[in-house]
Amino acid sequence: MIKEQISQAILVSGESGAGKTESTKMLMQYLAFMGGRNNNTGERSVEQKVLESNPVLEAFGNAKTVRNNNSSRFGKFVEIQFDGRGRISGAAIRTYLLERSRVCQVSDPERNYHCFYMLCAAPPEDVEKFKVGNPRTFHYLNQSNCFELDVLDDSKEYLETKRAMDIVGINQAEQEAIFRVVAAILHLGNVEFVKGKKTDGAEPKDDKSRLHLKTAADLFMCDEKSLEDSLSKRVIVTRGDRITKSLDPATAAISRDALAKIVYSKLFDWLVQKINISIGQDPESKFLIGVLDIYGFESFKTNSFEQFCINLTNEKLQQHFNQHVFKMEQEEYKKEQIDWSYIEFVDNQDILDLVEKKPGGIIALLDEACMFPRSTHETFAEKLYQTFKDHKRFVKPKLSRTDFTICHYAGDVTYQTELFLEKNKDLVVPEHQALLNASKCSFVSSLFPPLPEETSKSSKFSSIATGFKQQLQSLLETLNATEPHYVRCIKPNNALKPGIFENNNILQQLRCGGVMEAIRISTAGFPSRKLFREFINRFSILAPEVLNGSYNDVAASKRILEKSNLSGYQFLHILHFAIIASAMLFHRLILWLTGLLPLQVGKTKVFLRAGQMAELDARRGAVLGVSAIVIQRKVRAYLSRRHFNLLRLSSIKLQAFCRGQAVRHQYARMRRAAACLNIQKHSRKFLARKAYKNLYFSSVTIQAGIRGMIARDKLLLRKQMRAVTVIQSQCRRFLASHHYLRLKKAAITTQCAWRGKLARRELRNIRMAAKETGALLEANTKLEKQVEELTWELKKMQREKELLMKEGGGTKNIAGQVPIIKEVPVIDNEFMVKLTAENEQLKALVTSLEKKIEETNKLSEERLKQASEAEMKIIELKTAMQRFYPYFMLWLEEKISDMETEDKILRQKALLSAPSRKMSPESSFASSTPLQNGNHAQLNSGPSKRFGREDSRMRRSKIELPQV
Ligand SMILES: Nc1ncnc2c1ncn2[C@@H]1O[C@H](COP(=O)(O)OP(=O)(O)OP(=O)(O)O)[C@@H](O)[C@H]1O
Repeated sequence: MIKEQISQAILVSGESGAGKTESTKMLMQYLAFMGGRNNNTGERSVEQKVLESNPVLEAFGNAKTVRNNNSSRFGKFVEIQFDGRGRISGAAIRTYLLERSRVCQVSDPERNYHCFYMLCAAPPEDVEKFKVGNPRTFHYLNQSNCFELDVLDDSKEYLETKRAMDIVGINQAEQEAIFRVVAAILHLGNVEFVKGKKTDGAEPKDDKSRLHLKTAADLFMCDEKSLEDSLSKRVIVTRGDRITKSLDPATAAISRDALAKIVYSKLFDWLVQKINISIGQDPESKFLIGVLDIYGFESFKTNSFEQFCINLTNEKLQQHFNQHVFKMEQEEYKKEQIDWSYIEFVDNQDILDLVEKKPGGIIALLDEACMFPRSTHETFAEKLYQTFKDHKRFVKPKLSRTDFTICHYAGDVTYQTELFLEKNKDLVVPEHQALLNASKCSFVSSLFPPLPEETSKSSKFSSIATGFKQQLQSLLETLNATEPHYVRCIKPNNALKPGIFENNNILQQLRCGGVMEAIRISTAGFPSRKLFREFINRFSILAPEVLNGSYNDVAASKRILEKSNLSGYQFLHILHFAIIASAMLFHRLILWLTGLLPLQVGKTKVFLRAGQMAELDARRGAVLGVSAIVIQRKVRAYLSRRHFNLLRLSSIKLQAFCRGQAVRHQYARMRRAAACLNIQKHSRKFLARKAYKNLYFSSVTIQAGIRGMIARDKLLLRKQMRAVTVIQSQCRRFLASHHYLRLKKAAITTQCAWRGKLARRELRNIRMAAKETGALLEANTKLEKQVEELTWELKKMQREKELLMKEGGGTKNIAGQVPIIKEVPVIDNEFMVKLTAENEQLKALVTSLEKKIEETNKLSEERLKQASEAEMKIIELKTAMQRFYPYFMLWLEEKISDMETEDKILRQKALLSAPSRKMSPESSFASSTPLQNGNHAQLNSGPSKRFGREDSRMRRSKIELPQV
């Protein structure tokens, strides 16, 4: 197909049981394999669907016959569509002439269609649902005694069919409806009619029949009464009137069978249509390969309308074969002006004319007979006898009045005309149509869609034979558009057993199938031909010189043939001249010899005998083989060289890479070793440095510690020495001071005692004088008052002096200046004036003392300020001390401890200085009496001066004390 760019057809023929269907399946599998596409979608491909539709078609279209346990009772043309690249793009199944009569009529030992038995063997729930049971109880099945098949398990097949239905897209509801229809047909067959008691019309025979009628109506989902009426009555429409006519029981039974047949036929057509929809057709397809599996030639004891149609099909196919193999061949020989002798063959055109000529053919007469209501098969047979009495292909059997014999190409077949008229009528009874159209089951009503108005009104008859003839015509048109290939299936024996080869039977089949004729023609004719150009293109390889331009097409073709040395080609030339020489004398001899002529060169083509093309192809193949060997050798050498070079290059690259890799590894190892050394070196250096640093810092720390300790010891010693000195000085000072105070106390006590004695003596003298004079008394009183005041002032001054002495040593000098109040006896005014003057002096002294006190206060404030500044400095030092490193801290701590030590010393000094200050007023008194003790002055000036210096430090320490 791809090479020639032309659609192909494979016509599989042979008698029933020869293996057509099996061969078709194998062909389909092959085509599916070759043209199938990779299907990764998980969806089933077209070819898979085609293959998987077989079980459905076989269940409803196959039945057991005498010749075949699984005989296809319909013709099938599977059209596989291909796209431009030769991939399957779609498919369609066309069926031809299902054997309807089998639904109602089965002869022993055949069976009805498989689906009926499958349904009876279905799982119990389905059997109950569809109200079926033992097949022996159904009239349509029990006409034959064959119910089961050894090779077929009906219950398994039922499930298998349902699975196949699923695959081809028949859903559960549709499946149920299909099996309901099948069951209804079975029940319908069990409805028997008898003559009615009240009317002449037919009515169900008994309750059993009624029950089946009801069950059938239930399964069809239609009204029971309507069903009964549709079977037993007919409505005749006259001009404006509708007359209901009751049918007699026999006609009612025929009506029943007609209903069963039409329902089954419609069901089968629906299945085919559904499968086609599921498979999907490709309107854009470029090529097709059709596989025709059609019933073979049939000749039984009793041959009816079906055999007539089947044999017509075979005649048509034989004619197609003849046309291709003989007629067209010989026409071409003529056109090409080659030497040939006419090949005799049995042309069946006259048989086809006999059957299908219009008007006047058997089918035309049959249709005519069917259209006349009064026609019977006898009248029809009579008409045939009259019309074809002189036809060489038509024979009237001597012993029969209604049969006729047709001399088919495959043999004579005698047909019984009894049921011809009835079977040819493709009339859907309007009552049946109306009944089932009104069914509540949508599936059933869809099988009988409402007819167009005109069709339903007119009782125009439709002929099955004519319809079939048209179908065949259409099929042949399709086949004519393709390149045909014929497959003849031969049945080895009638026993349906392996290993048995019945020679006569096989010979008969070969004759019937036209195989013998075909072989004869093949040997006599030139089955292979090619245009010069194609021939040269194909076979120039056998004589390459023809391509050098010096040969024309004919010469080139002849040269190729010469060189190819085909058997007898040389002989052809000699013979050719011999024939011409012997002219036409020995025609038969020439025919025979021509038959031996190996090949012919025509005007545009080269004609070859059977097998010669194969021989040429074999030679070409041999040359191509040799060339291929040379090419292969060269190519292999080239490939080997390339492979070797590639290997060499690869190995060099590999070696280089490996070496590089090894060196890289070595280099990496070296780098690692160097890095190790480096790391070791650095780590050792680091460790050594760390150890050295540790040692260094430790020694520095120890040194610092030792040095600090020595320094501290020295400092401590120095401090101790200083403290010792201070203590010694203080002790000495204390002892001197103590001695001085005791002396001073003793002197004062002595002075007071003396002065008291003197004053009392004076007082006594004054009192004595006062007594002498009154004036003196008054003066005496005044003087007493003055004495008291002076005493009071003296006490006051003493207190102030004490206070001043407490405040500062500077007052000592002042104290020294204070005059000693002497108890002066009040003698006169001069003395008073003198006292007053002294008083004034004392007042001035007090004023100057107050000034000094103020100055002292100011000084003390300044020192307080200095002390607070020192305190601030200490705080700052402490803060800084916290920041600096520990060694500095240590230094600071040392400093602080030093200061603390100093502070302690100062405090001690301060404590020691306190009695000296207390002693100051007394010292002033002592100074006021410089004459009594020279040591006093020394004591007063030495330590007190030093302590004056120490005093500020001491005070500072007192302020600092709470801070430390
Ligand atoms: N190639 C084969 N190898 C083995 N058995 C085969 C082969 N072909 C056919 N058969 C057997 O023959 C039987 C009939 O074959 P098949 O149904 O293909 O015949 P058929 O020519 O299609 O008959 P019919 O015209 O009645 O349908 C098959 O059921 C099978 O048992």
